[in-house]
Amino acid sequence: CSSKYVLSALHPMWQGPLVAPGGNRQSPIDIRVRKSVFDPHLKPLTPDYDPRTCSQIWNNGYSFLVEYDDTTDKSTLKGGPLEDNFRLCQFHFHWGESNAWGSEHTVDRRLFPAELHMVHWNSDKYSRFEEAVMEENGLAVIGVFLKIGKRHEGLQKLVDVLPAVRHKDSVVEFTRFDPACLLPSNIDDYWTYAGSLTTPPLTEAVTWIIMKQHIEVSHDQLAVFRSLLFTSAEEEVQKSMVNNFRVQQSLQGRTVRSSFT
Ligand SMILES: NS(O)(O)c1ccc(OCc2cn(-c3ccccc3)nn2)cc1
Ligand SMILES: [Zn+2]
Repeated sequence: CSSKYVLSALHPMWQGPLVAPGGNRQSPIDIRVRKSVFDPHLKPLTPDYDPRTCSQIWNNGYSFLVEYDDTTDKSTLKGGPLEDNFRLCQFHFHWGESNAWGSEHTVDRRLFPAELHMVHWNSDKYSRFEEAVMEENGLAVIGVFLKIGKRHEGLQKLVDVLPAVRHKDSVVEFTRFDPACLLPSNIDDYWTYAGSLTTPPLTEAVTWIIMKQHIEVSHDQLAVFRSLLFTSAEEEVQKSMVNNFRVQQSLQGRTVRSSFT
C-alpha cells in the first residue's frame, strides 16, 4: 500500500492535534478489562497470509513499514468482528526508548514495551488502501503487544535488515516474510472497538482488534528497533526513532467488546 507521502509529513515528535477535530472515536485507548462486554456473536478471526506478497521495508520517518502487495486477494483477514474481506497492506510497530513503555494501547493502564499493528483494508467495498483509509469501515488493524523475553526467531529476519533502513525514506526489498509468525498462538481471545489511525490523517476508519495474548521478543531485538532514526541521511542532527506512540484518547462512550469471558 503506497502510504509514501502522507506519513512522511509526520514530524517524529509529532505535536499534531491531540484529538482530530470533531473526533469521537480516536485511538489509542486504555482497555478497561472489567468494562469490556463479552460478545458471543464474535467469530474466530481467520487471517490467511501469503508470504510471497511481502515486497519491501521502508523507514517512513515515523516507524518502519513491512509492505505487502495488496493488488490481489492473496493475504487476507476475515471473521472476528469483520463483515467484509480485508487485505493486508503493511505492518509496523510502535515502541519506547526504554522497556518500561512504548505501546499505544494499554490494558488496565498496563504499558508494554512495544505494539505491532497489522494494517488491512476493506477490499469488498473499496478498490485501494488510499480510498478505504477515508471511510468508516475501511480498515481493520490487528494490535499485538510485545513483551521482553525469549528471542523471537521469526522476527530475526526482519531485525537483521533494519540497519539497511536506518534513515528516513530508505527502502529495501524484503520478500517471503510470513506475518502470521508474529501473531500469538491464541488469536481467538481479543478485544475489538471502533477507532482511528493513531498517526495523521487520524481518520476514524479503523476496526481495532487487539490480541489478549502478547508475543515475546528479546531485549537485543527491540534494541535494534531503537537504532533506527527519525531523520534522513542529509539532516545534520540525527534523532533516534523511539517513543513513536500517540497519547491515549478518551473512550467517549464507546464500548469495547471481548471475544472471551
Ligand atoms: N498506527 S496505525 O495502525 O493506526 C496506522 C495505520 C496506517 C496509517 O496510514 C496512514 C496513511 C494514510 N495514507 C493516505 C494515503 C493517500 C490518501 C489518504 C491517506 N497513507 N498512509 C497510519 C496509521
Ligand atoms: Zn500503528
